[in-house]
Amino acid sequence: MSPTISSSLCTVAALSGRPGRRAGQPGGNKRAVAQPLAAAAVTEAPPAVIAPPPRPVIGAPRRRGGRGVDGGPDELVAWKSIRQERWEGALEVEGKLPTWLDGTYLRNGPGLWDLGDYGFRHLFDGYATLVRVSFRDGRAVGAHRQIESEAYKAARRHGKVCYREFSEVPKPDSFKSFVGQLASLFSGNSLTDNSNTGVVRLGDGRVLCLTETVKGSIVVDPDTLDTVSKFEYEDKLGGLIHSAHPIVTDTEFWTLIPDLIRPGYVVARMDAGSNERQFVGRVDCRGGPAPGWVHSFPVTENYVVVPEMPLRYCAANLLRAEPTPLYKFQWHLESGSYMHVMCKASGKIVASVEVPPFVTFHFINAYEEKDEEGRVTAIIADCCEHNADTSILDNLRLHNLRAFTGEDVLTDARVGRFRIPLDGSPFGELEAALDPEEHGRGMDMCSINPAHLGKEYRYAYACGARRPCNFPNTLTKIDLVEKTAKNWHEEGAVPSEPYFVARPGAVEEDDGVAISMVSAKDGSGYALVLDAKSFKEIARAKFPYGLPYGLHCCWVPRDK
Ligand SMILES: CC(=O)/C=C/C=C(C)/C=C/C1=C(C)CCCC1(C)C
Ligand SMILES: CC(/C=C/C=O)=C\C=C\C=O
Ligand SMILES: [Fe+2]
Repeated sequence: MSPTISSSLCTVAALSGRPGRRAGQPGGNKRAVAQPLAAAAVTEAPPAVIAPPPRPVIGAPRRRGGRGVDGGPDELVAWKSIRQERWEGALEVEGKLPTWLDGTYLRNGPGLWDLGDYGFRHLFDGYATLVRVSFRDGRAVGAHRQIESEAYKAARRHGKVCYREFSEVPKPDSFKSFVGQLASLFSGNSLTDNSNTGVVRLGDGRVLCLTETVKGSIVVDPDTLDTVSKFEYEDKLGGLIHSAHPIVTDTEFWTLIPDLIRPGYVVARMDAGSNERQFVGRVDCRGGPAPGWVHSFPVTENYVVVPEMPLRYCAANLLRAEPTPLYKFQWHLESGSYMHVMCKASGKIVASVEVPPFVTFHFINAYEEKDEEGRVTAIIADCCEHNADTSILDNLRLHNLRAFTGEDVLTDARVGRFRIPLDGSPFGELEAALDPEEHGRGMDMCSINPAHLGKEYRYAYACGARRPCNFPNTLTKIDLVEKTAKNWHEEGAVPSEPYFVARPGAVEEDDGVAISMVSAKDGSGYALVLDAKSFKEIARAKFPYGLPYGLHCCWVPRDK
């Protein structure tokens, strides 16, 4: 049985992010009771291995994601499931860690892609995996744990996918259960809470893991990596999906909630220490039939930038059991691409311009361009832009990632720089901010010095490419003024997002380190610390086993 159009309509009702209204169906958007999801605690110092290094969950035949039994000896550890319910241990340090580096680097990502003999097919489906490295006095302690989401616990209990993941849908055992599934989709109950995408430290010190579903917001303890509780949004804004990358500062949290019924986006903010999002304003889409995917968005000091990509959510694809080439999305070139600018203080739209088509997961930063009198004339917004080519989504299927043959199959990407004029002009510009050859035409997973968030900035850190490759395989430091890049590369290694940590007392924008986690070719894993100025290696802290690839990270300073 295939889903009907009328059921799609019910779904979009449930997916509405309209302020002041609850999701459409009975029980929709009902708040779950806050409860600790895991009680186990990891012992504190002295650092010691409290569980043996894991046996990766890779021996089973894969029905979906892999190339068959075992995946072969040449399969990179980056794409292997490494189940670690609870591990902590001192790491061997090669080189010299700066003694000022005092705090915890915490990375989240979908590091577990196998359930018994069933292999997930897409990178984004994997169950959330936290890896941390705590630095102190030139030493490093690592830890690794799965997030105890309802989706993960149910999958472990039943040995199968029980919630709707990025590309996976639970298999109905019978017609009755299929009907039940549709009903729970309308209410949002069947959507995953597998918070495998981002991790942020809120202004009040809580550490929050996120994905694209609102219910997938989970508070974790950055020391023990315990799953502490669901993060309950105590407001009436509703919405079942949101941007996976809120903008977080010491005082606030900005988020975007797409509205799939009346295509548009709700912009909301939350004070540090609060769980209540407040409605700031609404942007109506200029193209249709649904809002563009908003994995992330940028802000400036005074404005929120709302991107409207032609890669749009698609209710019908949401209902399909088998993934389409664009998963839950559809490409609507004819709908146009737009950038909207909302005033943070008033919620009013101050610009809405048409721009060339684009595809991006990640905005890097944005700032206000001013004239000699200090008047804001335009907004500059930078992103990792995939040359308006959606095939990057399919490249990230595990089968493709595991099947590198030496052929150069990574599609090109660039630092896409938007210029959004504030003088009422109908069009904005989009151009490469530097020659993409500088970073091997690979570009994603970016960070900046957080002190420059929303302000003029010069440096971005990201993953780039050394070709041939099938996935970004370098770390790159982009100089947006000189329009050059410095690149770090190790043969066969898969590094994750380089995260900038400033040296205490630093004045210069790049005075600090960039930290990344590397899944090495020989099956090992280590945290890599680069001097952010020279982009040269200072030290590496080695795990006693290999690490799966991971996505985003944050920094938790000690005693803050
Ligand atoms: C890991 C990453 O970058 C993205 C993950 C995206 C997810 C889990 C998206 C999930 C979704 C659903 C489960 C249903 C609604 C649509 C959508 C937000 C794509
Ligand atoms: C890992 C990735 C893209 C790599 C291609 O260049 C995108 C991840 C998106 C989610 O956070
Ligand atoms: Fe992301």
